[in-house]
Amino acid sequence: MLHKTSLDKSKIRFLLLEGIHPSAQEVLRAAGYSQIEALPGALEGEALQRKIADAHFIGVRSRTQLTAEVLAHAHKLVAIGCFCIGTNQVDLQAARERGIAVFNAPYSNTRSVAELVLAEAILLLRGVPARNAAAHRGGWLKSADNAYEARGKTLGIIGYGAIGSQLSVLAEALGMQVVFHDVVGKLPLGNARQAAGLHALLAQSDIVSLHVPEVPSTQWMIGAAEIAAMKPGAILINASRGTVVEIDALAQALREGHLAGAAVDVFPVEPKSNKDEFTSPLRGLDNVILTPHIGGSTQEAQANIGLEVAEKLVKYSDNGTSITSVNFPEVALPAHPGKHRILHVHHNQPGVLSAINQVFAALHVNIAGQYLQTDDKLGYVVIDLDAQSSELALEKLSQVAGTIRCRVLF
Ligand SMILES: NC(=O)c1ccc[n+]([C@@H]2O[C@H](COP(=O)([O-])OP(=O)(O)OC[C@H]3O[C@@H](n4cnc5c(N)ncnc54)[C@H](O)[C@@H]3O)[C@@H](O)[C@H]2O)c1
Ligand SMILES: O=C(O)[C@H](O)COP(=O)(O)O
Repeated sequence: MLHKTSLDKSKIRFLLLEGIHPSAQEVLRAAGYSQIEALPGALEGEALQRKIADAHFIGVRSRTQLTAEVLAHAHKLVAIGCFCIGTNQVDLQAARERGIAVFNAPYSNTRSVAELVLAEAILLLRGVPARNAAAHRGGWLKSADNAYEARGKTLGIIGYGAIGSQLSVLAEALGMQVVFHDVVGKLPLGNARQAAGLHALLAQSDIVSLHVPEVPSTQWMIGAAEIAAMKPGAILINASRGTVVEIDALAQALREGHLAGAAVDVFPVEPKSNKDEFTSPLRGLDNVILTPHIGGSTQEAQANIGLEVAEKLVKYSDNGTSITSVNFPEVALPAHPGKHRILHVHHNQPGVLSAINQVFAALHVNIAGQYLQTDDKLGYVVIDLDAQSSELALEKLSQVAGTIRCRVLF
């Protein structure tokens, strides 16, 4: 795709879906972007295809599915902002192949999730959800049966990343013992201990909390066998992704009384909007806290995410910097005062770089700066040059075999 000249900011269109916090719009407007359409919900099907065809940047949260099929309609799209942690809703490979960089907010909502999970652990240990439900129906379950302090209990954390490790610190402050399981060796915080493996963690934990991403190795990682390996009367908390736990197996273990309770924030299938009905085999179980995927939904987290991701999009749009992109070679770029900047995204195949350099040699262009980053399949080269040469250079570069996308900034 070739833009003959740097696109005027007033023509660059941002589409923000799923009620992204207004802080994102403030950042975009302060940077000079005015064409911003913000919608409260997710889009899908033809409506999404139609809208994305017109957007240069799109912002989504966890609900909007940006599949290869949808991205095939995104002819103008330069970058995607996931205003959340998870990027599993985007086909990252398809985006790469189209030269579309994807950014997210890896830390901004982690504290919110850790706090919610800790609160749920305490409520479930005390049997509050069932007592609360009974009270709403006129019951009065005053008793110490199945009610325990958090102090001294073992919390098993699966996935000791940004959320899992924060939860670990908070839980230890309550006097809990923490064990964790991760596929990567992690530095234990405080007195936390790395378990010998998943089943070793399951066998010793009073509460098991999941904090893994949605990747092939985590799909249905907690099924009937893993639940059976948990201590009788244990508690399961899932605020990671709905595909991590086999929900029917969990419902059965709760009904049979093997597990004392559960808190679930994420589901294999989630309603598309707040107007749609939530269906789940867990509905109606009084010892289960069901929340509508709100682990990261606090004012603090959403405002910070809005700032963080919008700033990344602005930087990529204004200057080409791709640092922290989750699917793109990362290049940190200085300002380019007085120069034009060409951004060339290409397949990393033999001959591309020499062809690019030949273009400049043939045009006798003086290169003021050149930056390059490649991975196994993708290359991102940035060239700063004098204004009078940029249009012709852009045209020639766009014809180099292997070019995916080429644009100019000035
Ligand atoms: N409920 C919500 O609203 C909400 C909010 C934020 C994040 N999340 C989910 O929580 C996930 C975790 O967030 P994070 O910030 O802690 O991510 P992170 O990347 O910092 O940590 C994830 C950890 O899981 C580990 N891991 C990966 N595969 C594993 C496996 N098969 N077994 C054991 N460990 C494995 C990784 O090595 C890493 O340490 C996100 O990917 C997202 O899906 C949900
Ligand atoms: O990946 C995340 O950060 C969480 O799942 C939150 O998603 P949300 O922005 O849709 O609440």
